[in-house]
Amino acid sequence: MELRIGVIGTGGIGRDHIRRLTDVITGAKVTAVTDINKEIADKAAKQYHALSFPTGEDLIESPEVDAVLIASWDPTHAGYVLSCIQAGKYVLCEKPLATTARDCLKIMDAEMSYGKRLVQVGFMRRYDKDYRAMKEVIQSGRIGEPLLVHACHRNRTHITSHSNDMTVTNSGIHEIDILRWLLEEEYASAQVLTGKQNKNAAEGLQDPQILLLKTKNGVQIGIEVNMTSGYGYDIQCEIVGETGTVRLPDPSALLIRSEGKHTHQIFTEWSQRFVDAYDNELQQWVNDVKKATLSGPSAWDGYAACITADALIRSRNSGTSVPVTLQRRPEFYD
Ligand SMILES: NC(=O)c1ccc[n+]([C@@H]2O[C@H](COP(=O)([O-])OP(=O)(O)OC[C@H]3O[C@@H](n4cnc5c(N)ncnc54)[C@H](O)[C@@H]3O)[C@@H](O)[C@H]2O)c1
Ligand SMILES: O[C@H]1[C@H](O)[C@@H](O)[C@H](O)[C@@H](O)[C@H]1O
Repeated sequence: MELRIGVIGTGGIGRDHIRRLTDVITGAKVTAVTDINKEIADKAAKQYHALSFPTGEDLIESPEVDAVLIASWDPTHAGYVLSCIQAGKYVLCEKPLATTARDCLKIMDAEMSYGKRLVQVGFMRRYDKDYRAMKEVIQSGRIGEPLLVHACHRNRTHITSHSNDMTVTNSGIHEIDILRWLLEEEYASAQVLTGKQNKNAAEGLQDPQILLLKTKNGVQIGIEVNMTSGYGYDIQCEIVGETGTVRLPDPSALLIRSEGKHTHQIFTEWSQRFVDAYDNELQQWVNDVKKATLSGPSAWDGYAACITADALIRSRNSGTSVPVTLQRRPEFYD
């Protein structure tokens, strides 16, 4: 039986996920969509033979929907996730899980009261083959204990609505999650450094920003988050261990020799760079939901990332390093 999925938010990634669920993933179909922009919801509904619902709540409650994928704007996520839990439906929520730690806690409480995991967060890099290979190298001991991380997250051009905080909560949050997952430990402290401003950045956007994190075991992490690289969407990560290093490769691309040059393409958009990771993420989620056991990033992971993001933002406002303090992890999330 095909899993019937309702998609909330038919903007950029919402439409891409609908295409993926329809054309790439097996065992699922999109039966319902909604968006506050009715025109684009109706267009997607028509294209994919789905129902168009006036609100997210109507979609969540519909008997035509077994599971929900949330791809609307960040501040709308928490409310929809809570409605899904109330309806007893599995939900894959795009990152971030919520924009406040209080909402993340509410979600964990609701899920624990329900009694089983229903929530997965869209930290899709965990499904990228190269990050997975890096994790295997770390775990094999080949580079010794990790000591330092150098990472960078460069978008080609800013999105006009991107705020200073979103550099952390919307973009940097991928780095926060993937490094927790690679290193398998939580952060102890956080700091943001800012310096010379890119004159091409959006008005009012402090760009670039350097996020400094230190894990509980003392691993020092420096992440450049740059919303206006001007040349491409470029994600880099290098872990320095006691006896060696491991580095995320550039995505495989054709190597071209011509006109006296040796070149390869750099993607310009996030949607091109992690296409396989999104496919793997959604296929695994559909398989897991059908088996009624989620294995992907949990509400706890969403909470840990949110608390870390909050600490980074406080540090940028205060100019000092601030502690990252998580509640005790409930056994439910072990
Ligand atoms: N995992 C990833 O790599 C990744 C990539 C892109 C976006 N995202 C996340 O996905 C979400 C959407 O991003 P996007 O780039 O597609 O943005 P977008 O602006 O292109 O699309 C968002 C859509 O949500 C709709 N919307 C807003 N509020 C709504 C509400 N209350 N109910 C229903 N629809 C509503 C908007 O009208 C818009 O069509 C964001 O939370 C973003 O962080 C994740
Ligand atoms: O910086 C961007 C990220 O790299 C993408 O993966 C998306 O999450 C997008 O919303 C962010 O603005």
